[in-house]
Amino acid sequence: MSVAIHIDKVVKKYEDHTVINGLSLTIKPGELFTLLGPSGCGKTTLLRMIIGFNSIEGGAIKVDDQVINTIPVNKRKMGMVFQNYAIFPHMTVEENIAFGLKAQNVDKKNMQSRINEMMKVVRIEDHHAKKPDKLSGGQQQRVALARALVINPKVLLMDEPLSNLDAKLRVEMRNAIKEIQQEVGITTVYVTHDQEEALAISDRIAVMNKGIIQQIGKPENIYLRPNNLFVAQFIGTSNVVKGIVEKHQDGNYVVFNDGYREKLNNLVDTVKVGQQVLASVRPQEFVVTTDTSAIAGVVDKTMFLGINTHYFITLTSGEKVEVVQNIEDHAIIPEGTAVHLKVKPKLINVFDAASEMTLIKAGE
Ligand SMILES: Nc1ncnc2c1ncn2[C@@H]1O[C@H](COP(=O)(O)OP(=O)(O)OP(=O)(O)O)[C@@H](O)[C@H]1O
Repeated sequence: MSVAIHIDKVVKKYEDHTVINGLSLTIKPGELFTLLGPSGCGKTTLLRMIIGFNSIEGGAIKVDDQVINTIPVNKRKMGMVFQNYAIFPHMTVEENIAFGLKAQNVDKKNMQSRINEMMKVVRIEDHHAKKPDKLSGGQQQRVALARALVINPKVLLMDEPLSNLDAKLRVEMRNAIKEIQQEVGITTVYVTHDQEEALAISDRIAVMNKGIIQQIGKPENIYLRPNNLFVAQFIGTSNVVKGIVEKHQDGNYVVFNDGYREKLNNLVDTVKVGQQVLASVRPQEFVVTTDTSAIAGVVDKTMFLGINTHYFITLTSGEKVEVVQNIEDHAIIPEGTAVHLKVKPKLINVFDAASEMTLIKAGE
């Protein structure tokens, strides 16, 4: 049975320096939960508190109903995979995997069948007699994963496990990890600073900044409806353009640069006339138009990428934006061309300029 992890108002201090101050979240049984944030935001610190490498200065971490704050690492029944593999160079694949089991007093026959099963799960059985220096980075990480899983842990923790691999292998391994995790069904906490990796692999993501959770949600929710400007800018590419709220008889509008206004049906009821806002517009949420009342700008750079074309455009306000257009919609626009842009009103996100919190109604 998979377990839940409840993190309740935890505090982490390194001497006088408080890195995490009252953070709470729940990880559901069997899910792949990712802690995502920029370097130094406290993801690794939190992961090490869960496994027990770090002390906890306040609050509680529970596995199901059991508080684990003071339980030593080796009694927590958790497996961990690190960035740098941490497998033993003098041992074969099989011996490396067996290492995890030796401390557990498993009899020889059961031990071998468990190792074989694990090598199959991570698809490394063809290399069972090789030493790590004969394996690729991806294969080494499969061994590390098998060694963490062979003890049947309740929780699997992964700290940037793919960051030492090249780009192609990273994509291959993240698919493999997702598949293996689903097959085994183990509650998994995954740490990365790579937003694409997080989107690809996670059931749910917690976006962190400076020790504080910014948003928790499914990848698509976090991407499509970020809670605040930090999340909008950290996940995917966001253009940020200024606007002002207007209210008309038929609803709320945001007026952008050049007086171009767009009706937005999903703003919260509390928006006020004249309220200054920041709109986050993904590159594909701009539309190049012949309508000269739309936002004006000039194409500084055109980058043809086959499937679509990226344009880097300076608006008359001086704001710089990146716009992506599908080839079939447009002929390629040469650099130096004056263009007009509209936004896709249902997709863009709008934040209060001062608080930087979303002004989109919940559930829209
Ligand atoms: N052992 C330590 N002693 C003192 N400060 C530490 C220690 N470990 C981490 N910190 C500090 O705690 C903060 C969070 O670090 P942490 O390593 O958890 O961040 P991170 O989000 O995992 O970043 P990265 O991806 O760079 O590892 C940083 O300011 C870091 O300097």
